[in-house]
Amino acid sequence: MDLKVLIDQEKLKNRIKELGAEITNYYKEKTDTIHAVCVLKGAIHFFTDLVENIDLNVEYSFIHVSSYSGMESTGRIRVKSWIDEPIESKYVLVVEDILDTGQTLSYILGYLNRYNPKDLKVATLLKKPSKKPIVSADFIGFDIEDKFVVGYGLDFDEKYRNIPYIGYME
Ligand SMILES: O=P(O)(O)OC[C@H]1O[C@H](OP(=O)(O)OP(=O)(O)O)[C@H](O)[C@@H]1O
Ligand code: HPA
Ligand SMILES: [Mg+2]
Repeated sequence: MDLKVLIDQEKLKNRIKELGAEITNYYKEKTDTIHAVCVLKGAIHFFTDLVENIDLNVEYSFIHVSSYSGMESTGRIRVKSWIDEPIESKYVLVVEDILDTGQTLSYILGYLNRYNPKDLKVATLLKKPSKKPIVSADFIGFDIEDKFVVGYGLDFDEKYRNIPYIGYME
């Protein structure tokens, strides 16, 4: 299958550097330590690049949830693993790769809120505004058009995750 480039490596790198600075600025008067939650599998590349650009102590958690089959959300969020540390009273930053329908993020935020974090924010690399996601993110890398994108962690049925740029299929 042919892939077209939507966001190349250089653009990803530059924007993630800016996002790291925005995130640092937001927290720096409030706390010296945040707790970042990586939403596996898709956010793995974004997470590792983003945390390197945040000038604070960053604790890590990983959650693994999945709901897509091919290019469609099944609407059922399967939780494969969940945070293994308390986040009560912490500054929590959820790190997602993409906000599409918003169902995944809505589910995650609903549950994380029950642990009473001090503050709960979201960074997403990509957002599809035309899909009108049901929840919003606080830090957004790129607004993109409604194309099914792959690469840099994002997959189509587990393929293309290791492509180093964001591409789309034709
Ligand atoms: O806003 P939504 O419509 O819910 O879509 C966004 C979610 O869907 C994808 O996960 P997926 O279920 O494909 O799991 P994966 O991260 O393991 O690929 C993506 O990584 C987001 O987590
Ligand atoms: O456009 C997408 N690409 C890959 N995974 C996704 N999960 C939601 N939307 C997408
Ligand atoms: Mg996926």
